[in-house]
Amino acid sequence: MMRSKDATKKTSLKRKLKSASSAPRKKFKIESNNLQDLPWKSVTRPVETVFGGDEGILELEEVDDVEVVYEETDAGRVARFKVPVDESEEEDKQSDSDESDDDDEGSETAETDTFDCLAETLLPEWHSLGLHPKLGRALYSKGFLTPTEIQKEALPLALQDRDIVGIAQTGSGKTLAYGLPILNYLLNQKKPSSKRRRRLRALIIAPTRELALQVTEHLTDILKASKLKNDEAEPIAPGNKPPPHVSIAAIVGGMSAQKQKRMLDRGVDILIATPGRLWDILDGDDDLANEIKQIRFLVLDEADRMVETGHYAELDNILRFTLRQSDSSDQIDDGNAEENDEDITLANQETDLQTFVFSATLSKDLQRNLKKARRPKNPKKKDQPTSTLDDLLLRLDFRDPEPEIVDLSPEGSTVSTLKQGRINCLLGDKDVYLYYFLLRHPGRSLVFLSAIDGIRRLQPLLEFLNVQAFPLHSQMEQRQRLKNLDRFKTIPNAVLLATDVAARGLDIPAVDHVIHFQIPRTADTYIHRNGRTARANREGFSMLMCAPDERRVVKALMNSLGRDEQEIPELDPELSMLDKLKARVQVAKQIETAQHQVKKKKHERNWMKETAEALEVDLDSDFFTDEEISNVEAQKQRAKAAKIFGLKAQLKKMLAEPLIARGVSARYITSGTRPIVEDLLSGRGNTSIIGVNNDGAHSELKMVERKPKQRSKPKLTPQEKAQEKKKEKEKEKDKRKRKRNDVQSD
Ligand SMILES: Nc1ncnc2c1ncn2[C@@H]1O[C@H](COP(=O)(O)OP(=O)(O)OP(=O)(O)O)[C@@H](O)[C@H]1O
Repeated sequence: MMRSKDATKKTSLKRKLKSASSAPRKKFKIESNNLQDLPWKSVTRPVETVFGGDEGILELEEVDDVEVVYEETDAGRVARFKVPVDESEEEDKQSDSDESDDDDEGSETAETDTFDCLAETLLPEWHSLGLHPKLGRALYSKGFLTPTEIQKEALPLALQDRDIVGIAQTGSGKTLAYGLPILNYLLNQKKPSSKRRRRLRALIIAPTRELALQVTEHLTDILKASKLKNDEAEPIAPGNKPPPHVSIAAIVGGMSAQKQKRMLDRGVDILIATPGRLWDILDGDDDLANEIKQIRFLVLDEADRMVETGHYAELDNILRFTLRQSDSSDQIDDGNAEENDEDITLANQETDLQTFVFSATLSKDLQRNLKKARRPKNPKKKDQPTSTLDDLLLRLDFRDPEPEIVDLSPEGSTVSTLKQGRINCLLGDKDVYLYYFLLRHPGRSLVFLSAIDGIRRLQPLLEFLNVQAFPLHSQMEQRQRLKNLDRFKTIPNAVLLATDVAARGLDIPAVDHVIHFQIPRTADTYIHRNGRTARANREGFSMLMCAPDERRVVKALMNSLGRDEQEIPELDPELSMLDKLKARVQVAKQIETAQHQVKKKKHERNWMKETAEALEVDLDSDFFTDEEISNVEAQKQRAKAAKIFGLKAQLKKMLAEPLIARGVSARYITSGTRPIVEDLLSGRGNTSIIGVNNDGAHSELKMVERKPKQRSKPKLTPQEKAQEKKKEKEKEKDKRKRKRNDVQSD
């Protein structure tokens, strides 16, 4: 019997004739009616055929000695497969319980060999790293044909068991730079038995829930892509599922802690966690604490962000479990140490812990400090860490005396495919400019605000203006946060209004624009916000919206990046267009204010009623009678509703009016200073503003003319001064001579 695995996942069957009698000590059993359960084996094909001539078939498998028998059941005639049982194999399996649930190890090896033959040609750069063949298969199927720069630098070191501090620009593939060595290690270990609970091997700590879930998804995806068989094609009955070779789990806040605890109880290999929830669970779970003491890999992803978001204490507590006993006396006391030491015994004697710290931003000072192999027992003032992050990272107990620092951060911390622009406008005009930008430059736009209130105000405003905008901030329920993130990912022209909770690590495919509606407080945040676009060598655009009061902050921000504020070109919107948009925004704001008042009133009334009921008190009958509600209040409500209705109608009319760029004739499409016929034919024309092209936001930038700086004259030495004087005298002499000659010739 043969089957082929192709891109369309179709299964074709062919009966293969082979003498059953040739098999020694062979018994037959009715295995199941599930095709997937049969002992399929890979068919090795000559390398030179590669994929040509196979018409899309990537893998071919065969199964020997399987007979199809039919059984009459209540549901009708059902085909079953009669499979031979090799007794010697059975005995071997009995004696080695670890291998017992290895459902397809034999065929996997054969298939792996097939891919391995091709891997050298298909993925030469990955192949030279010597990763597990399954990872080669996964990278190939994901289309990751070569490692990124950080992967090229970090992987060989990581695979030699070195500790690494990796700094590389946003979107450069840092997750796999630390993820592949972990997966490689685990895949090279024996497949765990279903009877024995697996022990935690790798702990990855990430600052935000979304980032932790994204890392989980990324690594799970690689594992899925590494699978040799298409498990989904024919689902295995529940209970029969073999344990995975590598199991990954995430524990983050905002989701059921009970469920996460149950998951941990079952045992996982790789745990990806946010510090807050991990510490909550660890606090009452000695088993997990003991497992963390024995881990093989510790990863801090976006370490600097963890300090910023106030997770310092939790992270510090968690990291204490990874310290070696002998190092405990070296710890820098922060005052919290005493209370924590009671519950934490520093018992980790394992010396093979490998530590990876990754971020797009880590200061040079910190990198230098990390290089110091051992901290002094009583650090002198000058040796003491200067920031919370320094402090935290210096507490890490690197087993490597010289952790390798791989710093690939670009000059000025700017990704080369990122274009930057700015809009200088009044604070009160930011809404209009934002609306203009979103209409003028369609695409997926991530708008950053520093305060949640701003998001609550902007979101309905944009919705009234027919712009699809989703909020994302820390006061939202986790489920809603993920839902909004998903919607933003799937809608190509959507807007995500986010606080800096989304600034780090989130890998959202094809974000076209990052807009700093409010200026970031630090240069690192600016870099990380920008890093949500222009990822993995794609083009991206970032725009600073700068009010007069914010100029100083922007200047300081740019200075700390070693750049001049004036280097960032300004966007050049058409003023007449802005006037039209301003009128729309004003009406939308009026609707928003009126609706907000109605909601507030309703909320207050409900709150008073509920409170009165809870306290079993009658509301003052003069103040709140049904009659009053039905008369005065109802009248007010009706008036408000009518006002909102009127405003909505007005806005609808305004939104229906086409926006036409200056110099364009919508009636005569081939005339005017900007004929639009070509845009219409090419499909490049903007659908919201007639007469402009969708050429990308950078096409609208204008360079601000910069006056060259006046250079002060360098000071001259007395000798130089004398020489200068001499030269001037000679020049004068020459001049006079020429004059005399001119007069004579006249
Ligand atoms: N070798 C590769 N070839 C092509 N794409 C890759 C490769 N490695 C990773 N990627 C893809 O690049 C994108 C960015 O990767 P990742 O999220 O790991 O970046 P990052 O450096 O961690 O970014 P950030 O600093 O913002 O967290 C992902 O979509 C990932 O799938």
